[in-house]
Amino acid sequence: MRIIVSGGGTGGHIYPALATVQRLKALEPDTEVLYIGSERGLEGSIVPKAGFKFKSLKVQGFHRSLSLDNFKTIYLFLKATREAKKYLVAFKPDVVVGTGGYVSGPVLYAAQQMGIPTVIHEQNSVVGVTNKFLARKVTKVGVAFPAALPAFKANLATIVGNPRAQEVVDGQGSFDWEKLGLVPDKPSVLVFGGSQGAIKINASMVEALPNFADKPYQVIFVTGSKRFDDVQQEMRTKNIVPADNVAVVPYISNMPQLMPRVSLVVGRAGATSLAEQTALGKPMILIPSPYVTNDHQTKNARSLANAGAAEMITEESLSGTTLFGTIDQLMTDEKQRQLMAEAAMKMGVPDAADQFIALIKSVIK
Ligand SMILES: CC(=O)N[C@H]1[C@@H](OP(=O)(O)OP(=O)(O)OC[C@H]2O[C@@H](n3ccc(=O)[nH]c3=O)[C@H](O)[C@@H]2O)O[C@H](CO)[C@@H](O)[C@@H]1O
Repeated sequence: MRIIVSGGGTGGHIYPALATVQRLKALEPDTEVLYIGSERGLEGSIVPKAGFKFKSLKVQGFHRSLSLDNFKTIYLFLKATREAKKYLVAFKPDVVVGTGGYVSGPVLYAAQQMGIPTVIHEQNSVVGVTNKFLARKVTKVGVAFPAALPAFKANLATIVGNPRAQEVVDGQGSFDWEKLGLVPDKPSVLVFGGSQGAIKINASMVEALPNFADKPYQVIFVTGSKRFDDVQQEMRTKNIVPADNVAVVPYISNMPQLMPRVSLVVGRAGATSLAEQTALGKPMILIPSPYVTNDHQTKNARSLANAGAAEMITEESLSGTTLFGTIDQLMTDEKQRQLMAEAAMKMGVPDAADQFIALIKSVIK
């Protein structure tokens, strides 16, 4: 099969695309893959490292209010569509797959104009702007949540879960704890604020850090690459030196190897992270980002909290004290964690990549 995938901006859109082509390659090693991403998104560094051919386009999003910048958005969209057509002519894909983010707009739009089958994946229960636009001419849609189905024409969309969930469940390979200065056989808490880190979570963690010394568990605190220096600076200012059982790192590039091995996950409530955490059956503390469209992370977090899989802390009530208190309470209550893990697992889709691949194959002429 020859497949072009496109999706980007943040990890939540990139990893489902990567998980799909990685699984395809494992099943059918002669699969040819081209990834088209945006110039400025995280995909520029993540995709080539994963070993896939990568081309980039310059795109930007629409402003919600009337703005002259929207003319530039349209200009860039049309220019990117022309460039995408050149890549499509040269690569001759059997199918073009989009996983959301502005960049998938021109790539799939170009494919649709050229009569090439297209498939989109929607990770959220609230459908993104680009996917809404592409839905008019798309061949098939895979969604992670039933709540997204009514946004598409009848029989167009199918529930497949989120392909990245399968990647973390398959989670092959070992994890190098020593590289983080930690040990392999201790209960561990993973704290991260989505693919980019979160300012308030970072600040609260810095405040909480001294409390973790001498605890019978260890902590991996992921700040987000672009926020790492600020966190280091804040720790120096406050004279905080993390104890031996705490690792402070900018980013985890091998999450499918780490996440299966932790006892508790603390983070935002982005769709892709939640797909991973439910498929693995991880107890979670969720601090939804209030800065996203339609406050969709709060809805995500609330549904998990209602099912008993997560404790939710609002950004407003988050502090070093609430964060440490909730983490410590759960890390010292194995029975409670077990109940949460069981509730989480019931909501997971561990074979999502296979389901999405079956959908992709069904559209190839
Ligand atoms: C602020 C924002 O707009 N967030 C959106 C963005 O989330 P964003 O991309 O931040 O977050 P998600 O939680 O959906 O996905 C993060 C992904 O990055 C990975 N990861 C994270 C940190 C790290 O160090 N290493 C690593 O590999 C996670 O394992 C996961 O696969 O897209 C999601 C999917 O459309 C939306 O639901 C989110 O609301």
